Amino acid sequence: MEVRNGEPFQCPTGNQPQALGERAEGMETPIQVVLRVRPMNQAELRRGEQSVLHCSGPRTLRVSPLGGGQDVAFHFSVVMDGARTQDEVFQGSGVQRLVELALRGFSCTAFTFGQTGSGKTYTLTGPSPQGEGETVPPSLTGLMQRSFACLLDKVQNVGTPITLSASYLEIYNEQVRDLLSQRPHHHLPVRWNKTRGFYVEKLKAVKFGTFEEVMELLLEGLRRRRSSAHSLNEVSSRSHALFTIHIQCPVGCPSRPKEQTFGKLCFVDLAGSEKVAATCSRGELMLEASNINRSLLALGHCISLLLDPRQKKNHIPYRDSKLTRLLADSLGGSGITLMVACVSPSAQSLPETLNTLRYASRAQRVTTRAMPKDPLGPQRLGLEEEIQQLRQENLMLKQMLEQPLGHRASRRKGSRSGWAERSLYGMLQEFMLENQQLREEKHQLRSSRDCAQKEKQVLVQQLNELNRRLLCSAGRSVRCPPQHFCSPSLLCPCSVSPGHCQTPACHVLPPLCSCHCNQLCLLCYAPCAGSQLRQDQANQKESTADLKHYINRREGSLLPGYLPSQIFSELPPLHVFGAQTKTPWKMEVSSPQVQTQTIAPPPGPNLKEHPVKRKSSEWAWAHFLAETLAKEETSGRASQVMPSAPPLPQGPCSTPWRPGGVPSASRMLEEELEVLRDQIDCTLHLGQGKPPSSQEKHFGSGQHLPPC
Ligand SMILES: Nc1ncnc2c1ncn2[C@@H]1O[C@H](COP(=O)(O)OP(=O)(O)OP(=O)(O)O)[C@@H](O)[C@H]1O
Repeated sequence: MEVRNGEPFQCPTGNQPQALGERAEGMETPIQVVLRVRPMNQAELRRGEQSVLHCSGPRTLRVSPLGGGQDVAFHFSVVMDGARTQDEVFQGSGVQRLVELALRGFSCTAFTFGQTGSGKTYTLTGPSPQGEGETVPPSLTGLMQRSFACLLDKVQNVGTPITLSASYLEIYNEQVRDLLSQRPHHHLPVRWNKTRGFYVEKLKAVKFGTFEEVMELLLEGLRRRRSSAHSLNEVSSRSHALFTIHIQCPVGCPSRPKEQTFGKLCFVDLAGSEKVAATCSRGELMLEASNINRSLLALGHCISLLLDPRQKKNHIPYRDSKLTRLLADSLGGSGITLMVACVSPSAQSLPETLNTLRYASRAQRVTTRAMPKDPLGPQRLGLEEEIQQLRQENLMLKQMLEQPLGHRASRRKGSRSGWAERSLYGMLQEFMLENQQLREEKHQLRSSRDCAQKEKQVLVQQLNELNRRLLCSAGRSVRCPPQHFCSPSLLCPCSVSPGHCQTPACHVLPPLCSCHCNQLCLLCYAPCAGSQLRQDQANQKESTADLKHYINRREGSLLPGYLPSQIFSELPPLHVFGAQTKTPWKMEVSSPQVQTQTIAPPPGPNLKEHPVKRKSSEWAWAHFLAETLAKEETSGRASQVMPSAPPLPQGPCSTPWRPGGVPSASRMLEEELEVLRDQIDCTLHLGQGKPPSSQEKHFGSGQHLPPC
């Protein structure tokens, strides 16, 4: 063991301040103070000064008074003499422990203080670079660089992604300036709130992930930091500087797996106290010295008050200076603090050294209540209260909704007090419920409407198909134009009649009245060519009432008890021209007073707009055909018709018609009439709701009819 000044001396290595952060969370933890004595500098050696400080143990410093007398002993957590290297200081100061605690979410601070030129900046960052671009040799790097390396090493080993960011500020002449900002002379305000305590507004925090990145930030700030030369120090810092690393650990970190932590590691390089007379400061230097001393005095005052437990609970004047505001949490809050007191061994500096030693002695009796940093704590508390309130409200609303509707309604109708009891929120809930029910109802109605529309469409198609068959049957001999032959819509002769514009209207029935309905085509309800109605419709002034009237009139003729012959007696015999005729879709009336008439032009999209009317007309047409054919058959006119009629096709109408010889016209006619009767009967059964024949039974509702 080394012997110094006649006493055993053990070099302080490893984490000497074992107490640092090892106490339970929330327990009082004293500030750890490390004393470092720098070696004599060249100037002091030149002056032949003697050292008045002697390290008599790892934790004891003896001060030899000038002019003789008994030594005064000071005890600290660690005492390091001038022979200790930078690495030994790092290893023995307990900074590594601070790094670990910061990673666990604590707010940790290491700051150096002492008189000017005592080695504070040297301890934290090493010697000042000798020239532009020069770097500090690794062996001389200070606590900060070594702590950065240590932190990054630990972060890598943690395994979970940890967010690191750094901020760097200085307090120069009681003004806070951002050393990482492009505008370092811009002053930033110091604010306070319940969540964060004191903080610097708009202070830049730069994220980093590597040692090079954080070193870049440090050097950038050091370059901007204010320093001047005076008689005691060639590179004297004129401001207090705070370099803070913010450590954000997500949930799942090994140290605190259940919660997110926000640790902080802050390095504070205080400006040195100085006697203006000793430094020969003038002008700006003197102003700076004055501000430095004032803020250090405020710091000392706070520390003194913090020593008294009763005072500590009352009021600590942190607001006396920017420095004390920003160190409030480190001194008397929930942080963990390490102070490195730097002193010069020179006898000339002894009064200042004694001040520093007393200062440090007091500081190490100050305790903090170490707690992990949780900036969301107060917010979380508020949120928990809010959640509790919402839960209660939710319960109340559920109870209201569970009440029977009638009961609620009666309450609504009840007394005024009952109405007043209902909160606005409750009303809103009820309206929302009703709204939901109405929506559902609307949805159901809409879907049933869609179903009905689809069914209607199918029925219309079926009706069209029946019509087409009927027309095919009625005009077997007529060869449908290919483009219309397979059309699912009604093949009214009007729709295919060429040259209808030049020919008269397609009336096949005599007029029943003098109204507009008589100017409509019986089949398709299109206005007959040349009619007044057609002109009216062209002007889009015709109302649907006319159509209705017409249908009623036509349908009335088919009512039971009304003889069709009463209608048809007025009719001339009908001849349907076949493929042999030059105008295949021309319907000829053999009456002398009624000329051959071409049926009106196709009605277009209006066809589908009146399915019910169309239906009535189909039946009317069916009846008409049936009656006409029956008349022709019975009156023996068939033979008269035959000469102008084409030979009837064999088989279904889709079968191509083959012109050729007619073996027996009367036999064919009979057969054809039989087929027509069957089809008309079939159609009438379907339309009038009569039981279908065996042939029809396989046509289900909603199914398309097979082609004829
Ligand atoms: N332990 C040490 N070993 C060698 N040189 C040192 C040591 N401590 C300080 N020095 C030197 O002493 C001089 C003053 O040190 P430093 O600038 O760190 O003092 P300071 O306390 O920061 O002064 P100020 O308060 O004026 O900024 C520097 O040249 C520095 O290199």
